[in-house]
Amino acid sequence: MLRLQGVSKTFGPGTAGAVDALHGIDLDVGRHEFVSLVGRSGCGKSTLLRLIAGLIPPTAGTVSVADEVVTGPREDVGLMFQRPALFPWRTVLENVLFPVEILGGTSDAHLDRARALLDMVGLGGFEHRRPKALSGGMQQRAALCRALVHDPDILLMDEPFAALDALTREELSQELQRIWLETTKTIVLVTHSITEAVTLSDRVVTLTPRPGRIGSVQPIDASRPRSENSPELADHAERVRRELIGDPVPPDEQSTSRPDRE
Ligand SMILES: Nc1ncnc2c1ncn2[C@@H]1O[C@H](COP(=O)(O)OP(=O)(O)OP(=O)(O)O)[C@@H](O)[C@H]1O
Repeated sequence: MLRLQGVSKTFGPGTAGAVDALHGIDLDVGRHEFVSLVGRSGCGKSTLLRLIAGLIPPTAGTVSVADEVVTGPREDVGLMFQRPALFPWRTVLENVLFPVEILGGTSDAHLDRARALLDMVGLGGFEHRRPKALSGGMQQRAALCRALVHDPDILLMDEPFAALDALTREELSQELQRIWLETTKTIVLVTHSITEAVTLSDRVVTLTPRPGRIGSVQPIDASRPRSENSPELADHAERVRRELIGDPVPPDEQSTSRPDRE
C-alpha cells in the first residue's frame, strides 16, 4: 500500500544551515496495516509523515502509494494533526465536509457519511455547533471525522492525541482501534507514547536522530482488541523503550565505569 525506498530529506540543501532530517529510509506498509513511528524529538517523524502525505518532496528516494509515486497530496490519503485546526466560522458538519468540498463538491452521500462519522465518535447532535462550543477532545473527534470523510485508504496521524488529557487520549485511542478493526484502512501514526504505539500497532518503527534513520522495526503480535494495560503488551513496550533509550547500565557495572569520579 505504501512504499518508501531510499528516502532522504535535507532542508536547505547546499546552504550553511542545511538540516539532514532523514536518511535512507526503506519501509513497506501493507494494506490494513497499523504502523507507528516513535523516536526522540527532532528525529524526523513529522518530516516522514509530510513526505508520505506529499506535502514536501524527498531530496532522494521515492515514496509510493498503491504503486504510484507520490508527487503531491492525494485523495486516497487522509491527514490528522496534533491540533484539530477547525475553521472557527464553520459549523462542525461544515468542517468535517471541508475535504470533500476541496476535492470537488459535497453530495448527499458525503453528507450522510459525515453525519454517520459524527454519530460514531459521539458527536451526533453537535453538527451545527461552532468549534468553540466543543471541548478539545470533541474538536479532535471532529478532526478525525474530517480526516475520514472522503474514505481514504490511508490515514496519516501526527501525534493526534498529544494535546488531550490522559483519559480522553485513551478513549480516542480505543475509538481509533475500533475504526481500524472495522475498516480496511492503513494507518501510520506518529506518537511519543510507547504505550499508545504498542497498543494500536502491528509494527512499531523506531527512528534514530540526526539524520533520522530506521533503528528497529518491532512486530507487536498480541491479540486484539487490546487495552493499554494489557500484560501481553508490557514486554513489547519494554523492548521499544530499550531501543529508544538504550539498555540501562547494570548496577554492578555502574560502580566501575565512572573513572572520572575516582
Ligand atoms: N521546514 C523545515 N526547515 C528546516 N528544518 C526543518 C524543517 N522541518 C523540520 N526541520 C528539522 O528536521 C528535523 C526533524 O524534524 P521533525 O519535525 O520531523 O522531527 P520530529 O521527530 O517530528 O520531532 P517532534 O517529536 O519534536 O515533533 C529537525 O532537526 C527539525 O529542526
